[in-house]
Amino acid sequence: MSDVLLSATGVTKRFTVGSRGLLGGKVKLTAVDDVSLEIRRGETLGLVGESGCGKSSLARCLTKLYDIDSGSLTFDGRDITKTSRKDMQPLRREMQMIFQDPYGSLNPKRRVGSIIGDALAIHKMGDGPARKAKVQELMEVVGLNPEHFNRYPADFSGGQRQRIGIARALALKPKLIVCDEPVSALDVSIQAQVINLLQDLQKEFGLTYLFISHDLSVVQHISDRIAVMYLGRVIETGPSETIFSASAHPYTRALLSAKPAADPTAADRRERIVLAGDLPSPIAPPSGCRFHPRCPKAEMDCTTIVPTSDLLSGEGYERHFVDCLHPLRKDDELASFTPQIKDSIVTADVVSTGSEVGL
Ligand SMILES: Nc1ncnc2c1ncn2[C@@H]1O[C@H](COP(=O)(O)OP(=O)(O)OP(=O)(O)O)[C@@H](O)[C@H]1O
Repeated sequence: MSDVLLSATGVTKRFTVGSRGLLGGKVKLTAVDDVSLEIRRGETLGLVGESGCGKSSLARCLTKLYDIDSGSLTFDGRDITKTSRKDMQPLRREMQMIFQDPYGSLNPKRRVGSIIGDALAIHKMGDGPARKAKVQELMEVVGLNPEHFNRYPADFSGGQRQRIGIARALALKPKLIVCDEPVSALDVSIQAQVINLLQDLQKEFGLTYLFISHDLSVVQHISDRIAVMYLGRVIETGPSETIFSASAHPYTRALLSAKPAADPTAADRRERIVLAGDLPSPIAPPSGCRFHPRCPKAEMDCTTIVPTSDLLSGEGYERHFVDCLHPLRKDDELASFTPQIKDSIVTADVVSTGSEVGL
């Protein structure tokens, strides 16, 4: 059995977002552009990037909630690229999602027991009493009182509702759980409890996570490896430690500089890097490297050449890849570079214009 659970090669997803008049044809937006990645059994792959860069769309492509326009997907050794919705049904059990909004993703009119037990009923697993027992067992596993299975979502706090979402995802013993901003809507004090629960469940059930979050501290804490997205593309991947200590893509470096330092008074206080301009539209992305109009290291070749993944270091799952024609070395200071293409980078302390990398 291969230790790769999910593998994506050249995955692309376009949305039609309008038309250019009667004869002008359709306007397409490329939300996911030629993405290749692997998720190993039992690991947590963190997926980070600015809002709108395509994280959720990619997650939905990987789990076949969206049909992809091109590329290929394998899951647990099976090619699922062209698997129809109907044939995906048995596989759905093995790929579950936990969403950001523990309020919106639970039907307020249904009792918690039936919300958690839904999947068991759909997949015709066990009879009524067996399902109830299973639901109560799941509630216990995620730290909910099993006697509360007749209550409604409104009777639970935000953290408890996210536990309901986790119990629902666990019901069918999935292999992969995509966690799409699972703690972003929760109070900080509750976030750590839910993250700890996810980690405990991972150990207990051998789960594999794709963990999407804009909170880099959370991602650093939970991820074995990290993939960074920019405008539909994965532009850097590597072990969590490497990405946080020696990221090579100027975008990743800027993104990480926005993460609050653990100790803001420490001598190594990180310089906050502010990128000029907003995320360009995925309808008409910049030529060459998509990051070049905002990049402090961009040179003329970056405006025409689309960078491909280069291996910088490591072996096997420790490999560190970057899609950049002029990657940074560990000790390079981003702000010391003079922008080659246009004034596109400033430090937070010096200038007040420009947008901080908005996650
Ligand atoms: N169903 C859709 N139809 C049209 N455009 C879409 C659709 N879903 C996403 N998009 C567009 O695709 C791009 C990527 O969106 P996506 O939601 O995947 O990004 P994201 O990184 O998950 O953002 P966020 O962190 O804000 O959730 C955006 O420009 C978005 O507007």
